[in-house]
Amino acid sequence: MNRQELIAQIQQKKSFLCIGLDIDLAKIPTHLLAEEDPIFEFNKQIIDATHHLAVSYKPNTAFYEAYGIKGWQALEKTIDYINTNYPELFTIADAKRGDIGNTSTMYAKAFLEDLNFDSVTVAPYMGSDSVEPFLAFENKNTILLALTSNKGGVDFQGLKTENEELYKKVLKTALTWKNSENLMFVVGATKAEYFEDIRKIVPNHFLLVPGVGAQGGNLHDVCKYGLTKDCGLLINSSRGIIYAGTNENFAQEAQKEALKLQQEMATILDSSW
Ligand SMILES: O=C(O)c1cc(=O)[nH]c(=O)n1[C@@H]1O[C@H](COP(=O)(O)O)[C@@H](O)[C@H]1O
Repeated sequence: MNRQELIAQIQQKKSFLCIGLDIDLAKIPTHLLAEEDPIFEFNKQIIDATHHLAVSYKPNTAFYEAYGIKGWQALEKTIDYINTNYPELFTIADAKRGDIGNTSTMYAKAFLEDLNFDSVTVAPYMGSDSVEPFLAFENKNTILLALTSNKGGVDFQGLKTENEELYKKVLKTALTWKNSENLMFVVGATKAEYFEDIRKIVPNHFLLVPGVGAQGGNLHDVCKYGLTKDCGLLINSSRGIIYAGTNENFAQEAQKEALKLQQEMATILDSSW
C-alpha cells in the first residue's frame, strides 16, 4: 500500500487508529481455547468487529514467536486474513529487527515479502547498512524506533552526543539514507512533550505512536504537535482494546473501546482539517 492510500483511508474513516494484536493465551476468553487455532480465532473476531474503526493492525511478533510453530502459523493466517478480506488496512509487523546487511535483507524478505506486511519495525542501533535493506523494498515502509514509550527509552535515546539527544541524531541521520521516503518513525505517546521538537526534524513523516491506553499516553497531547496536514500519525493501542472484554462478548467490547478512540480522532480531524 502506498502513502496516498493510507491517507485516503484515514480521511474516509476519520480514524488514525492502529490496533495492536498482542495475543496472550492467558488473557483471551477461555471458551476460545477449545478452538483449533485460538489465536487466529481471537484475531479474526477482533478484526471483523473493528476494521471499520481502524486503519491499521500491528501484531507484535513476540506474542506469536512465544507459541512456537503454532504461533507463527497463527501470525501467517492473521496477515493473510487481513490482506484477503480487508486489503485497504495498513499492516505492521512489529518485529523490531535490524542486523548486518545480508541478515537484514532476510528479515525484510520474511516480513515484507513472504508474510506480505506493508511495514516492519526496525531498530536503528546498527546504523545505515542495517536499515537500508528494509528501505529497498518498493511500496513498503520501514518504521524506525526513534523515541520509545518505555521508561528506559531515554537511557540511551535521550543521551546527548554533540549537544543533541541521540534520538534526534537518529531522525536526522535516517533522513540521509537511501530510499528514506519509505521511512516512518516510532515515537511513544508517553513522550508527548517531545513531539514539538520531533516535528521540526520530520515535519511530514508518519509517526507510529504506541502507548495510548495501557501505558497511559494521551491522544490529545500527542496530536497537539504530532498532527500534520496529512494526519501523519498512527496511534496504537493493544491491550486497552483487545482485552476490554473477557467473555463471549469480547469482540463487541473491543469494538466499544475502538469506537471511543475513533470518535475522539474524528473530532480532532474535523477541527484541524
Ligand atoms: O514499536 C512499537 O510498536 C512499540 C514501541 C514503543 O516505543 N512502545 C511500545 O509499546 N511499542 C509496542 O506497542 C504495543 C503497545 O501495547 P499496549 O501498551 O498494550 O497498548 C506493544 O506491542 C509494544 O511492543
